[in-house]
Amino acid sequence: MIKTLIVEDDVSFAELLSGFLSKYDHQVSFVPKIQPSLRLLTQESFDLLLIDYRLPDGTGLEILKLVREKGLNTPIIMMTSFNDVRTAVKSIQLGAFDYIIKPVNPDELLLTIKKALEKKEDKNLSSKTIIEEDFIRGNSAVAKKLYQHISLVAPTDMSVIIQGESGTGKEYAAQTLHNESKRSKKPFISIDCGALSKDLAASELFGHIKGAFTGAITDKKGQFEVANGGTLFLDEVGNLSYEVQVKLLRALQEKVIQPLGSTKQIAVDVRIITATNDDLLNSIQQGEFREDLYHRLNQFKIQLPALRDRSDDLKLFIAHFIKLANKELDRNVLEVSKETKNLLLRYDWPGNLRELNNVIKRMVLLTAGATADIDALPEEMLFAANEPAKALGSDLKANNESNEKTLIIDALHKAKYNKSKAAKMLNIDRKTLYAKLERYGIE
Ligand SMILES: Nc1ncnc2c1ncn2[C@@H]1O[C@H](COP(=O)(O)OP(=O)(O)OP(=O)(O)O)[C@@H](O)[C@H]1O
Repeated sequence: MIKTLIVEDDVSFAELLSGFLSKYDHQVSFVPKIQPSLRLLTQESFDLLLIDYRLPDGTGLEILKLVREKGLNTPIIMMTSFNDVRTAVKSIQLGAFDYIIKPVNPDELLLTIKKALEKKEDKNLSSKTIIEEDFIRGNSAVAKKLYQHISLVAPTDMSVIIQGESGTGKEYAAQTLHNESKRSKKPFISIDCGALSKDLAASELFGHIKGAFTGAITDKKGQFEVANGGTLFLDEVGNLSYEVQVKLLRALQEKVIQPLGSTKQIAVDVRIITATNDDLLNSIQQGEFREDLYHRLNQFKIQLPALRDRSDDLKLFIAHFIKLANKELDRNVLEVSKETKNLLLRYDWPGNLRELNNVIKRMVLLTAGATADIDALPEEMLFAANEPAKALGSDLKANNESNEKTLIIDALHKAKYNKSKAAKMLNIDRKTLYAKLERYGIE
């Protein structure tokens, strides 16, 4: 039995989901808000959390943060409307396993849950093994320059900061740096600092001895020691607390670590690669990140391009992800219709390669035959891809209308297609809304 907690304010959807999952060996509890979910999480332990992004008393990110602060390792899947994807990708930075887009497709949900639970089985925070054939590099000028930089810096022992928006492939870049280094035969350990609680981070990195704190029932090796001779990849390094930053700086400068509660110093030889999609310079100004540590980590900087800035690679990635999804889902999608292709190429992919991979996987899943059609893409992608400024140039009237249309669709979505509610949100009366729906051809 998989103990699953659903946090979702749409009660009928939560009931539907719960009924569906119980057929697949889940024992489901559900609550509609953040507060009761936090209470429940302190009373019971769960194997899986399914959290709606938008909740009546806040966003699902609050639950995510609290779960991680408590040091719980429960896999979390965020459920989000397409319009919230831009912010929902943040949840991955904060340690969510993945997000799925509403309306939830049952097969997609089961697939994501399966992967989340498999990852939990691996238990180790540093477990993602990168399978080379799952990745491609791209042919664009920006991709070539990127891998040229990676090849140049890989054989050195320089600390590298990899910067890039969420989902641009920072982890893959870090692994490539390791594979092309002299350390390639030694461990590559990846730690998601976003998923570590403050208390857990120091012990995860530097280890502890039995009795160092409540709950330390045996000695534990830190990942620095495990990675000795190899590479330690610290993802979302901006999330480390100030105290851990001090310890990290010391470890890097003196090449020794001291497990919590121990008086013994252990010599370590580890190359550090960090990744961030925060602006660390800004965090330094805010006093949240140590400047001396930043300079120690930033001996070389690699900037990963956003997917929208490497449109020459987009077709390659689409074909690659279709191939992977065909294999994984046992489908045989050989092509995409012209309309579908146009949309895939026009959309700006705020969640980058991760979002593209998810959208393609969903598309392949929904395609029984050889040709993927536009209705296998999330409907809202159409609207997002037709953003006013891009499509309409300086035509003010057309821009205003297009903006209005986007706002209306957004409000309808948020109001779960309740037109009275949507009209209220838009501060217009119902009749005006109906007239506008007709005018813009919104169903
Ligand atoms: N070069 C690549 N080839 C194929 N797929 C890729 C590549 N880079 C990234 N991906 C896809 O994008 C997903 C996200 O990549 P990755 O976790 O490396 O991004 P990230 O920048 O570290 O994200 P985050 O900032 O959220 O941690 C991967 O799971 C994979 O599906």
